[in-house]
Amino acid sequence: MKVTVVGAGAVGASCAEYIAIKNFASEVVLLDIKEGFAEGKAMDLMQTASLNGFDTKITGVTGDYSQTAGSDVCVITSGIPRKPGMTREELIGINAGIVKNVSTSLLEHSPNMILIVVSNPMDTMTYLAHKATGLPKNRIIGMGGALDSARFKYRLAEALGAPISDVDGMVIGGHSDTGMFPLTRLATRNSVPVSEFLSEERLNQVKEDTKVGGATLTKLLGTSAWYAPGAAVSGMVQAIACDTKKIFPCSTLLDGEYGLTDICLGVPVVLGKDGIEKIVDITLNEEEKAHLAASAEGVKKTNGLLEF
Ligand SMILES: NC(=O)c1ccc[n+]([C@@H]2O[C@H](COP(=O)([O-])OP(=O)(O)OC[C@H]3O[C@@H](n4cnc5c(N)ncnc54)[C@H](O)[C@@H]3O)[C@@H](O)[C@H]2O)c1
Ligand SMILES: O=C(O)C[C@H](O)C(=O)O
Repeated sequence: MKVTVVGAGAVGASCAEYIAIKNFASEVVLLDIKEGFAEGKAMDLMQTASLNGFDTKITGVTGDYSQTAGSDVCVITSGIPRKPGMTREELIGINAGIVKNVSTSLLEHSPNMILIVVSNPMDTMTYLAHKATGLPKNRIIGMGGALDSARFKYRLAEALGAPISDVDGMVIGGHSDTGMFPLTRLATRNSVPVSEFLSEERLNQVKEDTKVGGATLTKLLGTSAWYAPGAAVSGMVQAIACDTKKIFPCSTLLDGEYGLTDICLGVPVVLGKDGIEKIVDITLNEEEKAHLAASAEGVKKTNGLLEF
């Protein structure tokens, strides 16, 4: 399994590190436009191999896509992150051009790739990658829901005073401060609905804290997060590499599912060797349907800013 990660910045390097530590890929290529940067990150990471016990070969290249040839999975993390006070949508002006060029360059050398889009605004960048590459819909996957769900579980565990491993929950909808929708109704602690333990008010607080998870970290760090994003991507790459058929909420091109078409939005999907092997169309109640529809409206508005 050969994996290319474009963008050797905070998120890209974290992806490469977690993929290597999990030891399921033979090769990871890091590519960046900043001269020598990816080479440096790759060398530093390779010098952790004997310490962390992995055999994955990590190489770094500056802008040379021929080195990415034959990749099974490619991840796009190139682009600018937001600063405190900004929304993800404000990044579209710079990131759209980067994602368009990067996705077509990757396709040229890896025609069979499964592409994971991370750069923000992620749902719109995933849609753009579809338009730019024409790849089948199972082979373009946006990463957002896996991260948002991890943050939801963190907040749930905090509210419950429970270990995170005892908690399950999922976030669907657009990967934005207002668009994402933590499914509190379906969240559980060891199979017991969390509403058995938490008041409606506390659950609403969990929901709100989850939605601003990225913004909260951006305010603390001065730039956006990277550890949990990198771990979320590595989990998705592992599900593809190892054909696990696990369910992750991912941004995918919808074609009637959830009553939506011509939009990439976060919904549960089964990930395996073919990428998105199934979109899981779960039954939502009226309130959840309304949230998802409003979220889709927001993403469509951002998509309207794209130039093809
Ligand atoms: N979807 C998510 O859940 C999620 C999570 C975290 C970050 N992000 C997004 O990921 C992106 C990267 O964040 P970061 O913190 O790693 O930023 P960063 O600035 O640390 O790294 C970005 C890297 O991209 C490189 N780059 C820029 N243009 C390039 C190009 N054309 N080709 C190759 N490399 C290029 C830069 O040189 C830089 O090293 C941002 O858009 C951020 O908003 C998304
Ligand atoms: O918050 C951001 O801008 C980065 C990313 O989308 C995140 O959720 O961490």
